[in-house]
Amino acid sequence: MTPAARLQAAIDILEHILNGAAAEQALTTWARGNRFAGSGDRAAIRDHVFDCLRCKRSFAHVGGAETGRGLVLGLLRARGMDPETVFTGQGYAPSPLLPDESLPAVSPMPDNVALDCPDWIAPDLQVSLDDQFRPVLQALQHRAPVFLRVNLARGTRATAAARLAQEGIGTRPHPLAETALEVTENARRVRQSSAFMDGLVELQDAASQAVIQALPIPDGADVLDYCAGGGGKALALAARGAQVTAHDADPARMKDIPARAGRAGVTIDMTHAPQGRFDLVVLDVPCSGSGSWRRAPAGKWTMNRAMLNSLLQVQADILDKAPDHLRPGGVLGYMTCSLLMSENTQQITRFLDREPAFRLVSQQQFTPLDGGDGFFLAVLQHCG
Ligand SMILES: C[S@@+](CC[C@H](N)C(=O)[O-])C[C@H]1O[C@@H](n2cnc3c(N)ncnc32)[C@H](O)[C@@H]1O
Repeated sequence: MTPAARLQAAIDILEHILNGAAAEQALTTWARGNRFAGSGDRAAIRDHVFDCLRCKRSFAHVGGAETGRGLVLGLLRARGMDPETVFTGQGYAPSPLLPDESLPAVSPMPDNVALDCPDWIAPDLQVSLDDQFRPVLQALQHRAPVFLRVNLARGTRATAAARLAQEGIGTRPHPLAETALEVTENARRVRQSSAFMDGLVELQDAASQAVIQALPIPDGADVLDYCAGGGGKALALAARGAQVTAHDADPARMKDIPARAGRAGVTIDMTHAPQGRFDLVVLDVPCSGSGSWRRAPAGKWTMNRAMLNSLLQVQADILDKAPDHLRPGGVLGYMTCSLLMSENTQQITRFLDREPAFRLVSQQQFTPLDGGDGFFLAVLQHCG
């Protein structure tokens, strides 16, 4: 496909997303209906679509409309490209610009538009991030780096980097976690690499790795991963030597755990109803995802106040159930990929008010300015 044809494909996919389709589903549907597109085409189209979603408000402003065409027009203008060279109508290129599309926006761009921040959540983010509000929102307008977690049960960070280098995949150690490698070259080859297929590395954000590294895990500790989902945290916990039991309110979300654990050479039990008491209960609760808007930008635009309020209730309910699964003196690790105080420190303050038998050991907020996703961790100990 030509570069212009890829942009037309992005326009079509963005239209579906703007009409309510989930981003991944819209990309998959397009790929199934256009089997001539090679993997390079699909990857480039995906990048265009996600670039436009990350910067939806500002691109729509610059492109003159919140439509697939408007967003791609905004993308080109934001990159300093002349849209006339793409919107030619030749071959599979987008049709030529209409007169009202040819004129760049002249109205001033309000602050939240320039930062691609939804208005309803901006005050919450301002209070939560304080003087980091602007740089964090600006960081969220860009692609996230690709990070790998080295499975220390299989090898060291240096051996993993050397193995990946043999397959043309460049990496460098990342300071957020001692297991973290940032991919600097040929990220798209990772899933086909022998280092990945042999379980020496897993794809995992660096801040996700950092929060697992920060948890106190005595040798052979019994750990319940209460919101295990696809098992990213469960695998990292098992690699640290924990005996991990995975649970999720939606067990179907755990379907990939056995294969991932097999590849990593670890065992993870799965349960619908956790029995007994654990040394550590990890609560990687459902959240706004505001810390991972670089990776999942559609969430930035679909979240609303009512959804956030209902998530706050789910988080409080999960926190309240967790002590039932903890042995006396055990530890709770509460975590979110959120930047909002309401989901983070405020949840912990309220939990401690309700549960005086717990004390706060530590809490830590990561933002994309640290390199990885925005993440929050609170470590709480039961006072026995
Ligand atoms: C942030 S995701 C977990 C991601 C996962 N830990 C990982 O590292 O890949 C949150 C998970 O919580 C689950 N969940 C939602 N409500 C829950 C509840 N009340 N109890 C337990 N799990 C719940 C969701 O199904 C979802 O899989």
